[in-house]
Amino acid sequence: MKPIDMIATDINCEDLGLSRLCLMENAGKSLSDEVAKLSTYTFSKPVKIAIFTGSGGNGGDGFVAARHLLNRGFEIEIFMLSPLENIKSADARKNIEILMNLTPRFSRLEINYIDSIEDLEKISIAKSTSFSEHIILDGILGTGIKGKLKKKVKKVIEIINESNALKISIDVPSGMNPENGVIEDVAIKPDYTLTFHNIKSGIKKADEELIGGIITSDIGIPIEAQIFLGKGDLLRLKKRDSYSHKGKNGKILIVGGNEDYTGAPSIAALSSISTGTDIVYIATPETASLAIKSYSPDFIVKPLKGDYLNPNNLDDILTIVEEVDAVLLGPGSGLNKETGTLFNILASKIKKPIVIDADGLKLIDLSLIKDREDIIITPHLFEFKSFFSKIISEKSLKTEFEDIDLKFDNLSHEKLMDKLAIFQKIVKDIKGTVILKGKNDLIFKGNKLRVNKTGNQGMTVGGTGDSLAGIAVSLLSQDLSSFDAGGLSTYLNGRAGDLAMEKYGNGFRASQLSEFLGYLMKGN
Ligand SMILES: NC(=O)C1=CN([C@@H]2O[C@H](COP(=O)(O)OP(=O)(O)OC[C@H]3O[C@@H](n4cnc5c(N)ncnc54)[C@H](O)[C@@H]3O)[C@@H](O)[C@H]2O)[C@@H](O)CC1
Ligand SMILES: [K+]
Repeated sequence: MKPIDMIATDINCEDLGLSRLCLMENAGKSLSDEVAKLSTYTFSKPVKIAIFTGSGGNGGDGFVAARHLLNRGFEIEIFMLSPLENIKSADARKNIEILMNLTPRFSRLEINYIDSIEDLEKISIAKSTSFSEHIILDGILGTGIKGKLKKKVKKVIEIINESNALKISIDVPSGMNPENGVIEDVAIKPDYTLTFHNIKSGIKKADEELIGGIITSDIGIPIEAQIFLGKGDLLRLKKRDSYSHKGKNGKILIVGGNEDYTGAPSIAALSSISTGTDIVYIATPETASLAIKSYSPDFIVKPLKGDYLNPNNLDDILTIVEEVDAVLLGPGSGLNKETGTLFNILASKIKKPIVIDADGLKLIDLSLIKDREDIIITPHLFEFKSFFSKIISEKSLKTEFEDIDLKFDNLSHEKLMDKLAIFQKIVKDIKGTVILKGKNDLIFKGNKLRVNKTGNQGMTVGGTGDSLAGIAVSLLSQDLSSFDAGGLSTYLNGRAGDLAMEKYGNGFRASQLSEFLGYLMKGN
């Protein structure tokens, strides 16, 4: 599991009502169980445990473990590398405050703060000759490590590494990149790494001698927290460089519209810009262009010859494709045969990430896009069936597929898995991401699945699908993978719908979703 998946899952637990404080308690408790076991296994008598803690949640796990280990009769010495006021994790702060409240101290607990490198003298444990009869718990840095190690942290890691104590790293050896297992400077060299929920990808990749034995502990995170999209998935968005200039954070092109449909590309464009892309181009027939331009001064509209999109527009469109990072094909294009010819040429010529929506889905030949990972298609059930029905040859699957619906809520586990398996058999024929829109949106890519539960019945109003496609292409232009962009776009679109519902009831319009999207992008 990548650290970002773990962090997103933790935050998504909150959407289910499971607090991070509770997860930290579970982590610290399972840590104390494992430490107690390892202690019995390694030493013949009770030993002292030194816990080194940083400013994040990793240290918080250490504080919780300290409380449980005290109850098991261990003598605990905590070495905080960050003072209380600099502890960033609110849950970690709560847990060290509990320990600090234990005065006068009946338990065998000592809390030290290492302010400067000179203070390292305090680490008596590091000098002790009976060092081998200690356990060191490393709660300095976990999945939140960023950049180069601070001087003091580096020195402490070096001191710990020199010791003969039994060293146990919490979640990740401090100093190691939890994503790729690389150690840029120094890292704790533990005898054991005790990781939570799932092994982090960096630990899988790192040499065994750098991580010691791996113990994975369950901390009560339900599988649904990993599958359901939530606020945590917003962390997948790249941080913006404050020196970045116009266009650096995404440029997109929407190819759509015709003389009758001007709303669909406009709504898609509004939602694109509201979810962070810098520049939105819309290539549309000239008969639609004026209406689209008048929707917003934020769009760059390229009028194309004709009342509907056709192959003569190809060169003009490809010129704009050169400029952008991702393309949306389909909203409001209509089903003219010549539009279909154009879309099929575009689908094979454009080598940048593409979202295919609405009429685009009806016009584009599946074989042209099936081997591309960077494609998102966004069908509702009816479109899904007509898009994929051509490729099903197995007779029994064909019958099951024809009858399938999107009612999932009250199914037993077995029936749910059987139903999902039918969808999965079908979508695995394309390498890109499929967003199957419904009460619960299903996002598939190969064997991977996410489920989005945001949104409401008010979203049956025309244009909400265009908004979703606009968000998806915007996120693709900001470097998200098709699977991450697909998932997050359903979450954002549905949440915007929920906020619109709160404000306007069933009477909200799809063009109003953009009003809420910017607010959600702030992490609300
Ligand atoms: N729900 C959760 O999020 C849970 C998290 N858990 C623990 O929390 C950890 C993640 O917590 P955090 O996100 O707070 O991350 P960390 O505990 O890794 O700490 C990050 C903090 O360390 C400091 N820091 C970052 N890079 C540094 C560097 N190079 N040199 C010196 N200081 C640096 C920063 O102040 C940053 O805020 C996990 O590894 C796990 O141990 C567990 O409690 C289980 C539940
Ligand atoms: K650690």
